[in-house]
Formats: sequence, C-alpha cells, structure tokens
Amino acid sequence: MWERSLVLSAPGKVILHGEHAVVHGKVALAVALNLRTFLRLRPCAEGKVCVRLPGVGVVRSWDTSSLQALRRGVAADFDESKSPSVEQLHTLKEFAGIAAGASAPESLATLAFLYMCLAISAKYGDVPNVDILVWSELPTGAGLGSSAAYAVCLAAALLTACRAISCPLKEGESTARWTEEELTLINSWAFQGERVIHGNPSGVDNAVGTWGGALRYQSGKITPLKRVPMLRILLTNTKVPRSTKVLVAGVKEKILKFPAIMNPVLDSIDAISQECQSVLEAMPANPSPEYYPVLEELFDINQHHLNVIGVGHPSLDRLCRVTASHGLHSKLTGAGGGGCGITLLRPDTSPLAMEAAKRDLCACGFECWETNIGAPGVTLHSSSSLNAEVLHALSES
Ligand SMILES: Nc1ncnc2c1ncn2[C@@H]1O[C@H](COP(=O)(O)OP(=O)(O)OP(=O)(O)O)[C@@H](O)[C@H]1O
Ligand SMILES: C[C@@](O)(CCO)CC(=O)[O-]
Ligand SMILES: [Mg+2]
Repeated sequence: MWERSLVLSAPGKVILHGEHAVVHGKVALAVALNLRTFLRLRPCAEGKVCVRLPGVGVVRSWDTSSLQALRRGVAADFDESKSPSVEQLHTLKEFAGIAAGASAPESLATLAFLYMCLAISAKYGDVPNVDILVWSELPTGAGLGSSAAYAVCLAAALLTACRAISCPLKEGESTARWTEEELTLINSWAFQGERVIHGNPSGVDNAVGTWGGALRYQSGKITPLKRVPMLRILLTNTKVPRSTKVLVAGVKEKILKFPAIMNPVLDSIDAISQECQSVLEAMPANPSPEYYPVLEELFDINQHHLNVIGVGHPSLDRLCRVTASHGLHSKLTGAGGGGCGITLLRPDTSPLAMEAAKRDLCACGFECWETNIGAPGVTLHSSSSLNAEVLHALSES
C-alpha cells in the first residue's frame, strides 16, 4: 500500500549534435533543459490505479485487480533489460481499447504507462494503488525530449511506489535526488518506456532526463562532459508536428537503401560531435567570441547532414535562413521534421540583434525563448519548493 504524496520532475533536453546518428552507435552531445515534466503521486484508496495526463488528454482508471490479472496474462518475465515484445504490447492495447496501429499521443502515453506499471510491479511486488498526475512545461513532440521526461518521471514514481528505490526527501528539505545506483535503475526502466513510445530509441534522451547536466552518449555509455561553458541558446519551436518514431524509422530505411552513401554521413556527424566536445571542454567558463566560429560552422555542417538523411523540413530551413540574416547559426534539435531548432547566441550578440531575430521568427508563426542549459536530472520536490504555476497545475484533481 502506498501512503505518501510525492512530487517529482525530470528535465527535457537539447541535443547539440548527434541526433539520429546516435541511434546507429555514433556519439551525441546532449544537455538538460530548464523546462521540466512534473509528476504527482498519491495513494488511491479504493483499490484503483488512476492516471491523468492533461498534456495529451488522458483520464483513465483501472481496478488494481484487473491490472494484476492482465499482468499474469501478459507474461511474468518483465525485466529492465528486456524490450517490450510485440505480443505484450498487443495485449495491452486490446485491454486499453487502443487500435493496433494507433500512434496518437494519448495512445502511446497510455500504453507506456500500462507497460511500465505492469512490468515494474511484476518485478518488485503488487500493482500499487496509486493516483498519478503528469504535467509538463515541455511542448509534446517538438524535439525537446518530452517522451523521455515522461518516461523518467513514470519510472521514478513507480519504482518508488513499489519500494524498489528509496524515497530520499527528508523532512525540511526542498529537493532530493536518488543515489547513482537508483538512478541507473530509473534510467533502465525509462528506456523501456521510451521503447514503447519510440520503437527504437538510442537512450540518450532518458539518460539526460535521469542525470541532467551535459552528457556525451554513445551506445549506452554515458559520460558527463568535463567542463561546459556558459552557452546561450535560443530555442525556436516551428510548431510543425512530427513523430520521433516515424522519423527514426525513415532514417533506418534510407541507410538500408543507400548504405554506402548514408554511412559516411553518420560518420561525419560522429566527428562533428567529437570536435564539438573538444572545443567545449577547451573553452573557459565565460568564453570570449573567438571560440564561436568553429561552433557555428559545426552547426551549419550538421544541419546540412540532417537534411541529407531526410529529417529536415521547410519550416526548419526557414528558421535557419531567418537567423542567418541576423548573423546567427542554427540547426534542428531532436528528431527534426519540424519541431524545434537551436540557435547559438554569441557573447557579443547584441540584445538588439537578438530581439530583431526573435521578432522575425515570431512573424513566421514560430515561438522562441532563450534557455538555460545543464539543469538537474530527475528530482524529488517538497511542495514548498514548487513555483505557483506548477502548484496550480498539480492541484487540479
Ligand atoms: N506530458 C506528457 N504526458 C503524457 N505523455 C507525454 C507527455 N509528453 C510526451 N508524452 C508522450 O510522448 C510522445 C511524444 O514523443 P516524441 O518522442 O514523438 O516527441 P519528443 O520526445 O517531444 O521529441 P524528441 O523525441 O525528438 O526529443 C507523445 O506522443 C506522448 O505519447
Ligand atoms: C532522433 C533521436 O536521435 C533523438 C530524439 O530526441 C532519437 C534517439 O536518439 O532515440
Ligand atoms: Mg521523444
């Protein structure tokens, strides 16, 4: 029986370099964003599991006993190292009334919840009677890792409710984080949730959502960057919807069709990530403008490569043209095909030039904002540490 009320959160991410190539074993550099997904976990007294996901319009509840029965029917061998099987997902879809090929946000979010709830509780005990509310500052499906932040929050909440990990927030503390070992477990289960949503994720997004900061990621190996300078980044959401799952599948198809053409492009993206890492680690904390031409050129080259592998979009071309007219360099971030782009701001970019660029981007119907990067990973919060907007969103019942 779960008795406490908890709030936890995980950050979204920005990929500086290496999106898509990272799915094929290349290096990616990613940083946590100061926009987060929040989850409130409360006991649900009447033998029920309740889930509210206002971001994707889901309000569902199930009897705990029916989930226990479903769990026995799906398979007993759930593990954080095992991918969800086609048969398991098929059974869960039938149970939740989700059509076979459904890929709508609410269907994927419900399926990921059901899978993680059954799999985690099968490994660590009974399905807990919990009431879960998820609210996010992140736009959904825009390249900022909303699926991973959601999966990391679910993994942390469900593992805590099943007592597979501790509840480290002490009386009087405003925030707390889990141990490295517990974070590793949260990350592994979040990866399974990402698999339900994405099909074939690399794991970079859930790693950043779990550990935060700035990371180099390659084939499951997570290395925090030695030193990250204060980078100013303008984030622009083109608001063109797209699905990471579809884009990742499209790149795979292109590689299979033209291996001799596509593999060198992926190798070049890998080299860009490595070059960028060397430059970042050599930069002082408050870098002077002379470091920027290389970073800008790497943005330009990678943006061309991402177009070559088929994940560009006319809206992203426009974003790059608009910022270039103000002397600024941009690339898409995340899966592409629309969604968000990032623009590197130089220390000597004048406030006037930035305002002019923002005005022109907004005139295209885009939304933009300057971001802080390197936010903390998954975190437990006391209610008193939450700002008014988050408290308001989480007090909806
Ligand atoms: N706040 C949320 N509540 C419930 N489900 C969410 C939430 N945020 C994201 N999701 C799930 O994640 C899906 C979006 O994932 P997708 O990977 O396509 O985009 P993204 O993670 O925002 O971008 P990227 O993977 O390129 O960084 C949604 O369709 C939904 O199923
Ligand atoms: C496109 C991709 O590389 C990043 C999505 O944020 C997919 C992944 O790594 O899982
Ligand atoms: Mg995603």
